[in-house]
Amino acid sequence: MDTHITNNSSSSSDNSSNSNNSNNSSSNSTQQLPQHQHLSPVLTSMSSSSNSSSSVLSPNKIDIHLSPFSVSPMNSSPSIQPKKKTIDDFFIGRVLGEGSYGAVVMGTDKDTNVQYAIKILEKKHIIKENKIKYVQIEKEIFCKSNHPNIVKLFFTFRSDSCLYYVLELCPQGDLLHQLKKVGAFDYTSTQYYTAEIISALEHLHGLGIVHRDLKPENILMSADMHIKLTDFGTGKILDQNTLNNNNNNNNNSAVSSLSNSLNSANSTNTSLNNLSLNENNTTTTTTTTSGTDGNQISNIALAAAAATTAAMSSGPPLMATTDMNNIQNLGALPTRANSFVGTAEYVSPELISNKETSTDSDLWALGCIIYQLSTGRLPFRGKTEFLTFQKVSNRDLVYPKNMNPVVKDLIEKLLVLRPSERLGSLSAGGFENLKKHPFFAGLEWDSLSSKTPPPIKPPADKPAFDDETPDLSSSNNNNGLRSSNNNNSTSSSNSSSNLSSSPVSLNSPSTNSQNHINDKYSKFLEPNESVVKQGLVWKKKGLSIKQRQLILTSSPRLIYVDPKKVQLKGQIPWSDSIKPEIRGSTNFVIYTPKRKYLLEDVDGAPQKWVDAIQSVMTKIKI
Ligand SMILES: Nc1ncnc2c1ncn2[C@@H]1O[C@H](COP(=O)(O)OP(=O)(O)OP(=O)(O)O)[C@@H](O)[C@H]1O
Repeated sequence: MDTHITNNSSSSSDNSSNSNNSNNSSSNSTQQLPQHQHLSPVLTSMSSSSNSSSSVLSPNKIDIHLSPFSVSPMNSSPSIQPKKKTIDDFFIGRVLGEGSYGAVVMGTDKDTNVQYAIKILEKKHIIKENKIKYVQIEKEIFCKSNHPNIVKLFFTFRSDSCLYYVLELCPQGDLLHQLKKVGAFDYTSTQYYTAEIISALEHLHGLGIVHRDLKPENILMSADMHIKLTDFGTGKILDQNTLNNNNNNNNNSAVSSLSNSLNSANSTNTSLNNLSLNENNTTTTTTTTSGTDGNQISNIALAAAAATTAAMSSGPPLMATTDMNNIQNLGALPTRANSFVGTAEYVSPELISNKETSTDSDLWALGCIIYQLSTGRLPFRGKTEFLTFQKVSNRDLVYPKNMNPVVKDLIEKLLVLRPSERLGSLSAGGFENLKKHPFFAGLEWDSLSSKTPPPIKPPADKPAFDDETPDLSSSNNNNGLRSSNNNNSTSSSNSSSNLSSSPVSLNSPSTNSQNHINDKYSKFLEPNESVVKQGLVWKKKGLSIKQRQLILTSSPRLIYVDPKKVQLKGQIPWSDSIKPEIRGSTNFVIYTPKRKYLLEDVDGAPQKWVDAIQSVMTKIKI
């Protein structure tokens, strides 16, 4: 990477406000929050000074030019510049959540007592993770959009070490949190919240914006329980050429309306270069997507699925014939790695097969969400990302026996493999057609945001799946759902996870069958060495993916073996500073002083690896 950052503390309070949103306030509460309550040390240090000179940014990395917004609130005279905000203008309250690049905290404006959510992005993290584009796009989309169901951005400013986004506060958590409370939504709540999501999507698509990571975790809830779409870091703003192409291909009035809206959006947003982060050269070196790690898709699993899909496209269903071991023979990944964004369970089939997304991909994710709200389950979910992609590509989904036929019909019309045939697609009549679906009968689209939403209730008739296994799960491990499901799995197919559930023993051969090494691997053990944990993983490095038997031994050693050739391939060097970390529902990372090892647990239980490694470390210390 050959990029540069300029730390200019004299301009550290460059500041902006979104003129679109400047007259809105998120809350009228006058409560003042205690400063630094519940803040982690890093946050406390960030928020205590907006001009911290202790920047850890390495110079000569990235040029960050922050020129002020041309602030033009609707009712302010151009000659009177509003006072520039800094973090010191807010009382900092509790932490609302943590994202990949920093935290989101509650902040109360000291002048107005209005409460906000302040997203604090650590510059060094953004640079280290190559996510400058992410920050840029997120801000641009926040600024372009102006809709009651989309989180509003009120101000941005920076200190030497952080960027700050002052956002509309959504104190009721996210849609997944609401879903967990009831298990599944009844018809009325599904109808209402689906309509609000559609309303937000229609606005975004009208501006030529594709969200690309639509999922309940990115749909926040306002104090009065309206939805607020957020997390635009993986969004895409379509260029005029793309829209013109669409225009040529679709002689459809909806297309020209989209194109016109984009023109007007572009012309009214000429002053949006307030946060210009110039990236000279960013090479994708990781195997994850341009979005957040963990919950986001692994490029390699995606590539494997794409290759398998292509190979099988004219043959029988993937699941029936794919040999997982062959995936290790895949060569390079598709070149446009950065276009892989989203979350495995909501990813559209066209992303898997062509690495392409469009506004129609959001409609696929919408279908997944409607399924999830009405049944409490994800429509496509495998034990690993690869298996999830296979289910998506095969459109392999089951409905509960008592599924409402109208809801099912809508889902069926959204989860269509061919993007242009999805209900709501520009070439299928656009949003007007989608809104006319019988599922929405009786709904008053125009007064959605001015009305009180219906109370969220579970359906009178519980969704009846054949297997009776409850699954409120989501891709987001942080919500605790997926991990608890994995850990408590009653599925017989997840036997290896169950085997490793008991604590490991270091020095004596364990009676736990997990610790009895398969005969074919015993030759790799040293005398008196026993197995603490073993299992199949995908080992990811650069552009390659290899299936390996990972074996944690009592020495301790972490060795990996080619399971087909039964050859020792290497070991992850053990030291006091080895650090395992979960990265989403199936992935984990092992940090060593010299490099990090990206791994995916084939059984979908990465936590068990982390626990096993940590327990060995603890025993050694004792
Ligand atoms: N406007 C908001 N109001 C209330 N809570 C918020 C708001 N925005 C974000 N949060 C909370 O903070 C968490 C982190 O949000 P953030 O946008 O930084 O990251 P993310 O979406 O989880 O991940 P990433 O930045 O990696 O995409 C969210 O999960 C949510 O719980």
